[in-house]
Amino acid sequence: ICQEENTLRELRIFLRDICAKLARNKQFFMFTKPVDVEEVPDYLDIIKEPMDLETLMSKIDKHSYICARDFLDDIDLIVRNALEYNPDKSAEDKHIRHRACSLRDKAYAFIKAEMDSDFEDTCRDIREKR
Ligand SMILES: CC(=O)c1nc(NC(=O)[C@H]2CNCCN2)sc1-c1cc(O)cc(O)c1
Repeated sequence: ICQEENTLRELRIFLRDICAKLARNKQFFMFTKPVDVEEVPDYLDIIKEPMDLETLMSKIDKHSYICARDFLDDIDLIVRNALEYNPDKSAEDKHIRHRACSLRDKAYAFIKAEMDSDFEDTCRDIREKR
C-alpha cells in the first residue's frame, strides 16, 4: 500500500506539471477557468458537465485521478464541451474548435512523452484493485 501511495504521489506531481504547462499556454486561455455565465449566459443550457483546467488541477489535489487515463478523460470533456458549444461554420467557432483540438493533442503528447507505459500500467493495476 505504501508503494501504491508513492506511485500515486508521483502521478499527481506529473499531472500537476502537465496541467500547469497547458494552463500557461496563451492559446488555451479560454479553457483555464470555469465558463463565466455572465459572459456566456446560455452556456449551461447547452453544456451539462462543464470542465476547465483550474477544476482539473483541484481534482488532482483531491486525489481524483489514479491513472493518466482518468485525467485525459477530463481533458476530453473540456474538448467535447467546446466542440458542442461551438458547432457553427463561423470563423469564431472554427477558431475555438481548433484551439480545443490543439489542447487535446498537446495533453496527449505530454503524457506520451513523459510517462513510460509501465508506470501507467502500474496505475491501472492500482485502479483495478480499488
Ligand atoms: C470556452 C468556450 O467554449 C467558449 N465558447 C465560446 N463561443 C462563442 O462565443 C461563440 C458560440 N457560437 C456563436 C458565436 N460565439 S465563448 C467561450 C468562452 C470564452 C472565454 O473567453 C471564456 C469562457 O469561459 C468561455
